[in-house]
Amino acid sequence: MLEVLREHRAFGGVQAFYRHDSEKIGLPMQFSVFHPPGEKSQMVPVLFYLAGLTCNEETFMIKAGAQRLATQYGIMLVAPDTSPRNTGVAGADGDWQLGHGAGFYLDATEPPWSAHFKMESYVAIELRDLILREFNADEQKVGIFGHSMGGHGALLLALRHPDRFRSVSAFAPISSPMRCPWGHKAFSNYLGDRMQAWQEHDASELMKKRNTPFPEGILIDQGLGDEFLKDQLLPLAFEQACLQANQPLTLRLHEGYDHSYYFIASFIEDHLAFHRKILGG
Ligand SMILES: N[C@@H](CCC(=O)N[C@@H](CS)C(=O)NCC(=O)O)C(=O)O
Repeated sequence: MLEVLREHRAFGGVQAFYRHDSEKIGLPMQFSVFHPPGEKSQMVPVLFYLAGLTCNEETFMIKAGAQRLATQYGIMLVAPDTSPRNTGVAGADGDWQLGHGAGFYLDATEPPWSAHFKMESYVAIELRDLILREFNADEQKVGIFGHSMGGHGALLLALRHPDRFRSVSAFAPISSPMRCPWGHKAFSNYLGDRMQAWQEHDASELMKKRNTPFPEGILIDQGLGDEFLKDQLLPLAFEQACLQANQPLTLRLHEGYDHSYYFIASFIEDHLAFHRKILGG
């Protein structure tokens, strides 16, 4: 059952927050939806946004300034939480890079994480299906984007489920998690030490094995003043993989912009326009 937590009228549409009992996670999960006014009269495209470390289902809706544009472009926006919460797993609290708030959009295979940390199946299957069932969203017009850990999530889920997401873009994504400290910590805890499992959850490694998976292109924005750019994000690894896979990529590097939502808000319109163009109205 879908519980409505809050609804706010915004830009002619409704900003809503929901809770439900997730089958995949085995615990209650919360997510947010911006319903554009156009949804009342026709099926609309839907865009899933995956947030980064320390964020939750509310961060994007508060900080990105996306609702006015979503009304203008007639797109529904959905933002899940970044991990299961209140799992009782030892070590899940107290480290912002692991556990609560740091689910990395994968299905953990290693105990104790494997009991609840199933964010890949949660987002790509359960939540996507729930949104299509409950709301006036068009199954043929589903896109995904995200920031940082959520940028990794967007690229990962799009590459692993190309039948479920037609368009993909990212802000400052962790582009090759198996090659950076954040990814090392997450993968060793959630996936164990098998190199093959790491490769199967690394967007750059996955891309190398594909042939033009998204022929209409991928958009990535990256700030050159981003404090995490050098050690954690590695966009050039993804660019190289796209070259190898014949994948059109627009990688825009922006002088002076950092990792924050001020950067995201500055370029959010281009992302909505990018997805709207691929998905159609
Ligand atoms: N807590 C970390 C920063 C974490 C961080 O920058 N998180 C990004 C995603 S990786 C974010 O979106 N934070 C929420 C915000 O800026 O509102 C620190 O203090 O260095």
